[in-house]
Amino acid sequence: MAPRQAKGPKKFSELGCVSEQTLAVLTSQGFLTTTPVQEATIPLFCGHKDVAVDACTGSGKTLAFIVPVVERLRRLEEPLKAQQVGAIIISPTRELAKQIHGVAEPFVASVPHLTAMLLVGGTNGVGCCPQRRRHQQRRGGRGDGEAGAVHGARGALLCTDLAARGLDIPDVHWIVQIDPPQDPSAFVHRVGRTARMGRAGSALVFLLPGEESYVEFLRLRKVPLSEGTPLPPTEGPAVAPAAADAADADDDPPTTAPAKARSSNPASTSAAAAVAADAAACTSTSTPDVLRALRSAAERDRDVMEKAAKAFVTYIRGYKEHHCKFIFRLQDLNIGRLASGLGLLRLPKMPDLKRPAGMEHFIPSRLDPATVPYKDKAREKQRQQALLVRQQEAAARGSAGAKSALAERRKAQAAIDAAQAEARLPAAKRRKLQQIDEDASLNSEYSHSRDPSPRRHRRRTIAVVAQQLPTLLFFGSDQTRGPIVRQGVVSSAFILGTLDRAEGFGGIDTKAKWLKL
Ligand SMILES: Nc1ncnc2c1ncn2[C@@H]1O[C@H](COP(=O)(O)OP(=O)(O)OP(=O)(O)O)[C@@H](O)[C@H]1O
Repeated sequence: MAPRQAKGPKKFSELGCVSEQTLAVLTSQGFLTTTPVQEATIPLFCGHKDVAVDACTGSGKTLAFIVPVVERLRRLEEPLKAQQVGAIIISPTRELAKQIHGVAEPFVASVPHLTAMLLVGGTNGVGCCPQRRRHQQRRGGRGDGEAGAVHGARGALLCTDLAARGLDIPDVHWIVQIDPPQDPSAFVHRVGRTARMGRAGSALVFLLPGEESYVEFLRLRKVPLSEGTPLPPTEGPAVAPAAADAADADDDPPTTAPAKARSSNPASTSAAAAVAADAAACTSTSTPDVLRALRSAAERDRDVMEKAAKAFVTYIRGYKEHHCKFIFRLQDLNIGRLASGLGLLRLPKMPDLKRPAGMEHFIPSRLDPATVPYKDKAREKQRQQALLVRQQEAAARGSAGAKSALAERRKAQAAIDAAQAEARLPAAKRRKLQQIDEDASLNSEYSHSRDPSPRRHRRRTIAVVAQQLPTLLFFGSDQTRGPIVRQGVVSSAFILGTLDRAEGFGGIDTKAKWLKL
């Protein structure tokens, strides 16, 4: 692997195998000296050796293979024929393929008759292949989409493990992992989106009570974490956020494990000091407001209601499929709080949830979910028509079917009547009824927030971290990538809703001001 450099970094021109044309492109891109991995591998690749590279995140592996690929194609004795493919670069995600394509393009363009094509398919199948120049299918490129979202002075990007590997987003200061990844090896890759190319960066992971042994698990895998103490010790979280400062990739032996992740107390950094200072001033009173708003949004729009249910289901499935099942045990997860945190009206029926824990924390909505309309009128009309067709089909299938359809209609009508009756009440009385209902739910849900419990502190902490730090990547549960968590910047409401894994950090206690939307 890449040897440590005694005499400082070598220039690309000193490698002896990089052409003037490639050197010109490197110079135009500001790449003058090699990184250790480039110095070690480019001459081997250029010398037609097979090389397998295992190096730190952010250590410059992309150029380590692009430069020799281009050099070898440049030196072909006979130019490629039309349609002939010179090289194929395969990447695990389309986002990474786009990025590699963007890096490769100027180098490929410096070779006569050669072009780089980006091929993407499905959600994950991707390829980037330099081939003889012809009609191009080029799409996208570096700097668009999610990367563009964090170019500003402040920004937060909510992402899944699609962004965990390979993506090189400039100047990410903090990685906040709302959930530990399903696959523990992704932990290192997520953290590796910061502290790139010798820069400093920090990472924070939130664990629920009962998940503490994950810290020891990672330590055994040579990923040392330290328990953060951003809050005064007497009130500190039982399971404080584990944090690691990542810095100076080149100082460490190249490895996929974050040998660069040093055990450090985040309170000693200036950001963490600010966290500690602000934590005391930060109140958590907005959490019930957020939950109320989420529940109310789900009651008014079927689309929101369905998204919340889908997020819940995928979250449970994801949790169940965690690779470290002995640490992340579904039977210990507080399902009631999770359901409340996502604003669900009812708990979806799932075979995995035979005896869900914490159901005292979830009070179902009084509204019948069947009556919740889509806000989009055309969609609602379509739904009503489909309902009608189903009822007619049931009726045609016989009296048994007709009876159940009738029962269904009656039930739906009763719910509509109840809702209409409530609507006819004087507005003040109606509001009062709703208030009583919601308060009962929220009081039960968040009664703990009145005492200085660990959860409350963690909630405060993440809020303050979010407010203090310029650029963040939030990694949510991989499985929650469905409708609510998406690649890219999302609305604050959805961030709040999604992050509200109530047991652990119950709603980020912040307004949208820290988000660059
Ligand atoms: N020789 C160099 N000089 C200066 N910057 C460089 C050099 N090589 C690469 N970089 C920059 O370093 C950053 C990280 O490079 P790259 O994305 O190739 O890292 P990586 O090792 O592939 O990371 P990961 O393991 O996360 O995929 C990029 O912004 C890239 O432009």
